[in-house]
Amino acid sequence: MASWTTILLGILAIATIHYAQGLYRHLRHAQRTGLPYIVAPYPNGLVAMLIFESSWIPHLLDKVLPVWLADIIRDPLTNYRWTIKNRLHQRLGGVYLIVTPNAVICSVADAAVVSQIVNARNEFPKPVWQYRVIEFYGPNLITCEDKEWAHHRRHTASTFNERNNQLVWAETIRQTTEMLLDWKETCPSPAPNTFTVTDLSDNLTKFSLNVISGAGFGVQIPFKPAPAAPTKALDSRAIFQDTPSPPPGFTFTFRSVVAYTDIKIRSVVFANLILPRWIPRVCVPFLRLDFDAHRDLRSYLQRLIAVGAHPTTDDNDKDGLARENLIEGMLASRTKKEDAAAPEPSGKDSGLSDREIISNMHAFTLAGHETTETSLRFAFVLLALHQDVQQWMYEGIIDATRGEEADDDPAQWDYASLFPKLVTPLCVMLEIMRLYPPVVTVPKWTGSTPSHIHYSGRSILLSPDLNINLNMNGLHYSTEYWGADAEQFSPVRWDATNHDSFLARNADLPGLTAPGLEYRTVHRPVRGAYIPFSDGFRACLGKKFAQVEVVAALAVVFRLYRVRLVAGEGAVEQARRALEGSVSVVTLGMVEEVPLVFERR
Ligand code: HEM
Repeated sequence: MASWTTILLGILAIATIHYAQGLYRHLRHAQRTGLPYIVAPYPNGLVAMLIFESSWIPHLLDKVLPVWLADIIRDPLTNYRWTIKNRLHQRLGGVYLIVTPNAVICSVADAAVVSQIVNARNEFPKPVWQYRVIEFYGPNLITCEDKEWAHHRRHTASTFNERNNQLVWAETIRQTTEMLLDWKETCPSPAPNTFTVTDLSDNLTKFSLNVISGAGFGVQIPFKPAPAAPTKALDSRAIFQDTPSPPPGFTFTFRSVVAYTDIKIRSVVFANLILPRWIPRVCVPFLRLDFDAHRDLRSYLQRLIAVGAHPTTDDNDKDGLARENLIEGMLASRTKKEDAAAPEPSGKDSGLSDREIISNMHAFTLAGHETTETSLRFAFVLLALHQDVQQWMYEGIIDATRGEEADDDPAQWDYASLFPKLVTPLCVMLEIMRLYPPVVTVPKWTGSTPSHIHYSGRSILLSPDLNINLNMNGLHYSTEYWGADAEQFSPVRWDATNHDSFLARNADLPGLTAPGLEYRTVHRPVRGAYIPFSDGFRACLGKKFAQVEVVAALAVVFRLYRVRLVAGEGAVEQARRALEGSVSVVTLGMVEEVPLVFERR
């Protein structure tokens, strides 16, 4: 009988032959395209993730291997791809292939090729299977393709409108003001009118979840938790309050369940979507919180739909406009029917079902809070490091708010007149998303048929099932699109009144307006060179939601406070290390916390 060693060696030999064959096949394809390529001779799946994405191996790679080799090892790993910046594209050009034993990946940092790909939805669809983990409650806009995607997009796109942005504005100003008050009380400092915040990440996560709850779901949560736990059954709205313990019948509060399902997404998915139903839940007590979280979140979201379907008279804003949060917008997709009770003529798309609304709400929460949280965190640290930029942004905020009625009371600030004037904080946000894009890669693939790209004067045929990575670090750090100072944090490059900006030379080029750049107050890069919100058919729906949130928060904080690093030796180096050590788990973020001092101006 064969020993275990022989069996294991046999399996290893079969796996090696399988991978060697795969590597050879993919290498042949790469050679046929005529594109430059690199070979990463390990599978870019789970094993590679376990080996190379543990936190100490990359540091080892940095110390032991030459940069070019460490870059090749990192490139197929999404967590660390951002750290390569555009070094590989500089060496290999705007489009190259990464050959691994189980896939060929096409890395694209050529603006024209990016534009071709994002505008050819059928030739280059989204690899939606990569997003299955966010199908907690069924398919949604982010996880679908083709007709199903069109159905979701039709009924969700119109909810992201100016009335919703107005809600984002008001809710952000309220949350930021409360957050500053909370910091003043809880983070005292020996110096007068000063406080030091050491856990910016937790605070900003709470802030961004509260904004999405208020502006997305119509549930206003105070930044400071309510002092007492609820003792009896609560009405439909009060159930969402941020109390120290959950309401009766729940294991989590609304905010804590959103945070839990976000942080523990993998175990929640495993417990509720992968673990077979026939396994009794009592046999897996360590997954109890994951079961409870899935149940509680669904229950909260169902109640939100009920609240949204029956708005109260308080839900009108001061101008008499119906308050339009995202749920109300989605519910409206159904009421647009002439006769809600009448059966749909065959083929007609009749709004979103409750299940689809719940799934989309969950998707908006995931897509919309960590991205803005991480952008704000980068903004605070970079502005603390670059006091000259902070002063420039501050002066822009003061100029913009000076004309406002009640300029010293942000609660009175008018969205329609003030937001367009807040150009300096907008430039800061655009620059942060260039250098530290929250979503570092936009994945596409060629689907089941071969697809062409036109690159460098040639038409290149890419094989079916080929992965494509629209490479933001390659694009956003390219001197070709941003000039010699591409690596510098320089928000003023965006300002349309800065005629010396490298971007000013694009002014006469047609078709430059891209997602996130719909403002005449900013310069625009070449189309396809800036894609923090992606571009084309599947561009981000929440781009203006995010911009209004980040710009309003920066204006409220920096108008009153000067933010700096904690004094002391090594503070600058620590901040730079934290920025450079950012990794992309779901979104790009700093692992290390950077304490910041807020000094009243
Ligand atoms: C700084 C903030 C944000 C960034 C950088 C960002 C970035 C992106 C990117 C790159 C995509 C394309 C992903 C892909 O195709 O693989 C995307 C899609 C999407 N984003 Fe955002 N996002 C942000 C904020 C938000 C917010 C606040 C919301 C909602 C409240 C949101 C909702 C969505 C949705 C629904 C999609 C899917 C659109 C579709 O496939 O049709 N995003 N976002």
